Amino acid sequence: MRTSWADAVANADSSAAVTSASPSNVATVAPSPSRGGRAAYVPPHLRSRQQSSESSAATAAPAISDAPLTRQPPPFVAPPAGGSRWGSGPIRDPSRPSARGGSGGWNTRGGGWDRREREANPFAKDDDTSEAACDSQENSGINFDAYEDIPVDTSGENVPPPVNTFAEIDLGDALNENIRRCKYVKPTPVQRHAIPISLAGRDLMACAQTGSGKTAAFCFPIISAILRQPPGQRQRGSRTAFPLALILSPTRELSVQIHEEARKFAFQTGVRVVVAYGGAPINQQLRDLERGVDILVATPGRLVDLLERARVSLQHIRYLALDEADRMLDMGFEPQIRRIVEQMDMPPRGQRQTMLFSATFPKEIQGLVYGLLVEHSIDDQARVILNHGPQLEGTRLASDFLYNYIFLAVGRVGSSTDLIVQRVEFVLDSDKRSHLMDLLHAQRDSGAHGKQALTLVFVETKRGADSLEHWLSMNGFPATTIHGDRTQQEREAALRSFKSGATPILVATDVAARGLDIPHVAHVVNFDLPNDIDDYVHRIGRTGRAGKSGLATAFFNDSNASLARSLAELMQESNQEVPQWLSHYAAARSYSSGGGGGGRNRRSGGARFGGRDFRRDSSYNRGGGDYYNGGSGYGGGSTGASSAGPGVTSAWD
Ligand SMILES: Nc1ncnc2c1ncn2[C@@H]1O[C@H](COP(=O)(O)OP(=O)(O)OP(=O)(O)O)[C@@H](O)[C@H]1O
Repeated sequence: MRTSWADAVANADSSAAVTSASPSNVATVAPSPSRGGRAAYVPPHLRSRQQSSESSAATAAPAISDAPLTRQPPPFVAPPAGGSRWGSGPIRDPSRPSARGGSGGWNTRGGGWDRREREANPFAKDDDTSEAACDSQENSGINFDAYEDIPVDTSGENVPPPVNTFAEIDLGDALNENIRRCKYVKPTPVQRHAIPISLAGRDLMACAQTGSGKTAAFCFPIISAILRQPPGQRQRGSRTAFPLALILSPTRELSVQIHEEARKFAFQTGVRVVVAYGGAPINQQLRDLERGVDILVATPGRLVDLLERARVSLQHIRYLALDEADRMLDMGFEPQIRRIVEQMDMPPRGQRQTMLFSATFPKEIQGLVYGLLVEHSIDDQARVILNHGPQLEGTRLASDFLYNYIFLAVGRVGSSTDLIVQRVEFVLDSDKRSHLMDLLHAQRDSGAHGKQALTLVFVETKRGADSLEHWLSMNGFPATTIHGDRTQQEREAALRSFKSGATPILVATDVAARGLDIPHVAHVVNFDLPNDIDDYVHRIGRTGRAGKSGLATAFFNDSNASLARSLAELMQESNQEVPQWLSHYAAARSYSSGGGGGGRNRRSGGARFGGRDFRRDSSYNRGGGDYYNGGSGYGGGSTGASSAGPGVTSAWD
């Protein structure tokens, strides 16, 4: 019988032992030669000496790629009897430096936890609140096999093979225990592929559908790699923090969420995770940084501020992850990202490991800009020669940040998950409010005990959000808003109130479109459709997550005509019913744009899966062999979607 990872979640407790690696399976921390061409790594305990003695850095701790992976499945280990639900106290991994220190999870890692500090239990909140609420719904509407049939495409040199279970990957006992606490029994498809790639030390550009577990896919290898390094001494007296890993995300709320997740994954490992984001008091963040940091999760604006104040140095960054990478590299953020990655003190590509993740990856962002002459060589891949005028200089290129990377696509790039039922209704602007009201009434009537299911309503403007929220509240539907004009405190309070169900309707601008993992969002309403199909994909992805089903309704009218074709195509490929009137709009659009599908929302032009790694394009590989044909891909068409976007929207951080 085939089971999916979502299926397995329900049986997490009974299968817990599968994820527990025995001591014999734990990675040996054996320094081995560092990756070719990469600068010597400075272990944390030598960092303070680095300035005075560069040569001392030569005794390199293993990079991710250097640490051996054991591949035998661990023997069955009975779950601990009695004790707390989450197991029994700190997990000691004999191979881990933290355990060698004899202090359980509290070690003397350079950035890590101090013995005198108590690490708050990041799972406590789950026990108190959401779990009880979840349990009743956990098994309803789950499409167990949803992720099993998704085609996976990889390209690049020597792609490490995927794994089927967490037990096959040697992440270490402490991390495995946290995976069990999270009730993750089976890796999701993106995790199956991305984790071994990252553990092998390779740079990665990964695209996988919304809600499919990308956060863990980049967090697990980072934590595991840090755990393989020897402990360091805190740099006493230094007010500058030297994180080993940096995770950048485009919004404050998403950074907070990644921090919360990463803290769970790193619980009692000694790896310390700190978050820094705008809108919140910087002093608390400075104090947190001063206590030490291994993994820094940040929004770009606040990070630049910290770098300018010399309170953070990127000198020791070995692992860089960009979540929502296409958004991070589009016109709004790109200058800040370039500054952080290329113009500060971060080691260059090739000397750090870089991972880019998103559910959408327009080719422009991947690296191919139409009209450019792109040249490729194995040693210095993705070198772009700008020969079409100064207006193209500074073009954003994901591949600028990557070294000999592997491209991974789970499902077609930019596709939405079939778990979301998508409806499009023709609604004039003047009728939108009453139409929304009808939907909410119907939803309330059919909901359990007349309760309102969590509904996320996307609108175009901040003012529109406030006004709709006011109108809904006046009409008996408790609502709140999240947008860029609200204070950070208000934004966080709104999110909490929505999650708890106190205000089961959240009216939002695009600030809530990406990444947020809010359990039990039953319905996403695109009251105003976005201009860009990729934004639509992210917005509807707030429902139908982690194997659960969801509903997305869009109000469409003439003003959305430019989206018609891409929307119809997206719906078709996610096996949705496309209304005939929408097909007509789409056809008219194709006709008026000369059959090409029109503008920046033009999609693939045929094959559902294929041609997704821009390096495979003939213009990229012109005149040379196809270096990137090693994958198990679905050859064919190309993904023409573009979300370069109109620039900065004020909703973003
Ligand atoms: N292996 C797993 N087993 C069960 N649940 C998982 C697993 N991995 C992740 N999840 C859960 O799936 C949900 C979605 O994960 P996550 O937020 O990382 O998705 P994502 O792919 O980053 O989505 P988005 O593209 O919207 O950012 C989370 O609640 C997470 O805890």
